[in-house]
Amino acid sequence: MMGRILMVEPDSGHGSEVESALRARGHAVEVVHDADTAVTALHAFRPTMVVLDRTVPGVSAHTFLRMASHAASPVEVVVCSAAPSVHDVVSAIRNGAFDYLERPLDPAAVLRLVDRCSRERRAGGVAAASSAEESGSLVGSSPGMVEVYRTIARVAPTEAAVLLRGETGTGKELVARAIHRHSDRAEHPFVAVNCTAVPENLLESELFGHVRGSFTGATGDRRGRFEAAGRGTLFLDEIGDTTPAFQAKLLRVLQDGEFHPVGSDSVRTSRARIVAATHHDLEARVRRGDFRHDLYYRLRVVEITLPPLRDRVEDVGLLARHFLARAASVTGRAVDRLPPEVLRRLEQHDWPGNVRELEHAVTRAAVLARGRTLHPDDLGLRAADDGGESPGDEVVGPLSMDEAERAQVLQVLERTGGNKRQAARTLRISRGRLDRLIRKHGLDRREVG
Ligand SMILES: Nc1ncnc2c1ncn2[C@@H]1O[C@H](COP(=O)(O)OP(=O)(O)OP(=O)(O)O)[C@@H](O)[C@H]1O
Repeated sequence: MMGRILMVEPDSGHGSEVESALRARGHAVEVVHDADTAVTALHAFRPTMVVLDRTVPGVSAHTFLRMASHAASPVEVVVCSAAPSVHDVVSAIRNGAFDYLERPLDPAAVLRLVDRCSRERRAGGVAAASSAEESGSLVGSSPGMVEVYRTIARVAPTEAAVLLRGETGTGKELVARAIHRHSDRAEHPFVAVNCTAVPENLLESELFGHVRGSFTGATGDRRGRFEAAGRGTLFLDEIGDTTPAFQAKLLRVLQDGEFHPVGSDSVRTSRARIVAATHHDLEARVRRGDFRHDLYYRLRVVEITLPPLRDRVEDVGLLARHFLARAASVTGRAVDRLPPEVLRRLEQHDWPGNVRELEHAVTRAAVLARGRTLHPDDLGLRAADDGGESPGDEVVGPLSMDEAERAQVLQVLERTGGNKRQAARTLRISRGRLDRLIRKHGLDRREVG
């Protein structure tokens, strides 16, 4: 697919070699020398890719990236400079850059990026514009998140296994995708498996595949996810919930790159990179003997801990606006006013379900909103969170103490997706007391989450 490439170069001499390489491949190229003209060209030339030198005069790379993300036609921006610092790279990528190149530009590297960009576009199909948001961009500029971006930038190009930790809804899967996107494996598949979503006895077959007749129902050979990932990235979510037998097999892949399909003796090799995630206290599981310590050490070569949302209040406004913009692009109706009292209420909320919960609350409110302004009542947050009254709360007759207790426990469990440690903390009671309350109210017989 031919691209339309906008080069934003500091002076006329620099880009010529890259420019002629691009033209030789049949791409349309336009060269400008400052970022302000480049902004105009976003609309006039409608590039598919921009190669932006961040030292050119005019608006900052950051601002340019923001404008590009709102351009009428989807465009990827590659930022470049001589001797970039980790900060340059990370901040460009965090702000939505497709990649970062070092000067002097290698024409072959630019061509590879153009190819990758058009391949990803094709793969994304119609969803191309929104997929960049969904799969790539992490929103947040709190110190905790910047530290996360920094680690992503350092670890992405390596082969190391990565263990992602953090409460439910903190963005572990997004980070796994970002690691993949910024690695040399980006052209290969990213395959995500939620280890708790697959029945325990089928997890092995799901990952390693099986041969015909290896168990009831195995009517043909089946490729597992390891093979599907090829040389890409395999993201294993909820790794803390797997059985020791499964962990032993996983350990072998991590150590020797070897596995065999269920029911087969033939050894297969995997070159996929493993990124695993858990919201559990893995150390406690290791101590109890529920999680193999050798696998634990293998996985945590590099560990990234996602901070809970309540510890990065400064990100709440950014995230809320991000989700509002996304809701608007889906509903086609802009709800883009976030009054200070609504922002305050969002910032004061505890967010036991973290970013996912905020995402749901804001999206729901955007759908319910009648005008362009987000209304506090549409957020569905409990009034107790800010001490105010919320007519949006359910109006029910007085509850007995018992009913209130049950409702409270249930609500918190649902909001934490059944994460008891987190629920106990939100309720400010011990884990043991929570367990007793769960039994008392028969909540253990109920599916939460
Ligand atoms: N920093 C962020 N910027 C933008 N969106 C985010 C961010 N963090 C999380 N999200 C969004 O919140 C939702 C939950 O994120 P994600 O699935 O990555 O969390 P998780 O930690 O893997 O959750 P779980 O442990 O429950 O699987 C997703 O829709 C994701 O897009």
